[in-house]
Amino acid sequence: MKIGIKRFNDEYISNEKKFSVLAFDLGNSRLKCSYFEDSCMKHYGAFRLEEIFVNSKFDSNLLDKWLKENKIDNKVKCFISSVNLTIEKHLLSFLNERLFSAKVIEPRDLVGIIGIEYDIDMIGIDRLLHSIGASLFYGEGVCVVDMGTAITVDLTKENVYKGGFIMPGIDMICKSINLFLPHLPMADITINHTNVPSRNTNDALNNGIFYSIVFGLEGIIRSWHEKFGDFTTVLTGGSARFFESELSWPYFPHLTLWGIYRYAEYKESLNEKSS
Ligand SMILES: Nc1ncnc2c1ncn2[C@@H]1O[C@H](COP(=O)(O)OP(=O)(O)O)[C@@H](O)[C@H]1O
Ligand SMILES: CC(C)(COP(=O)(O)O)[C@@H](O)C(=O)NCCC(=O)O
Ligand SMILES: [K+]
Repeated sequence: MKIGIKRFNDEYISNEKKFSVLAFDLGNSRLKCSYFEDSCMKHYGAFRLEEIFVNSKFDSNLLDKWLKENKIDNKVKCFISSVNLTIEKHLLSFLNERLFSAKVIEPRDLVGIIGIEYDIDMIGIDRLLHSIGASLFYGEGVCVVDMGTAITVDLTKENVYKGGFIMPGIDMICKSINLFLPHLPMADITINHTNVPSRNTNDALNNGIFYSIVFGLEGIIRSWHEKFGDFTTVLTGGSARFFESELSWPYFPHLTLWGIYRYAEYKESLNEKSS
């Protein structure tokens, strides 16, 4: 897959240096990997954690295959966003064994790129990086709705991260309903939805979950506009595509990976200045 940067700031256009980076976004459900070259996402891969972490052991086959298929060698600089400490250790060992130079990005590393009004020792790095990624494409007032394992809603205004909300993710909602109400059918939010009172259990459950998310998110964004003025809201994360048609906001699939790219570029510019 190839995605060119749609909107550059002046600094971007002037940066013509050939530049590659290998980015990993390790969440609580999946590991997303991408290889960037010249401001372009050239290769992308995603692996469910059950596929790469089997019986408490890291299974390197799929990742090795992905690196080989895309001819990615260990000279490329490698950056990791991780909110999953258990698998992070294994991913780092995997990369070190193959002689990659890999860095796990910490919230403090980002203070030169984005202002942070949040408890910096606690924040999930993915929330900062997807905000930085969104700013690349949508400007300095952005709200990122990331529908991953959890749903996070994060506001950035004038390049300052203001904080956000953490809500249960879709799988989490469906699985917990199943746990507490095992006599009901397993919910499936991927089916078509209609916002009228449902006439059977399946529809009542699926529409109920779906519209609670839709109207919850719309309500949050509406009230944040009243308090914080203008910003662009954007959807991202593994479950977002099921909501794209109902919510009026653009869907941009890999914002955390783009945030990593932006950070790598920032690091590169610091290295240039110091050399
Ligand atoms: N191909 C797919 N089909 C259905 N759901 C998917 C698919 N890929 C991802 N998801 C959903 O997206 C969620 C994971 O999204 P992701 O953004 O990778 O999360 P995280 O960053 O927390 O690992 C899971 O809850 C899963 O249900
Ligand atoms: C909120 C999260 C669990 C979301 O993780 P994800 O759904 O992307 O896997 C993660 O960003 C996290 O662990 N955050 C730390 C707490 C915080 O951000 O305040
Ligand atoms: K999330």
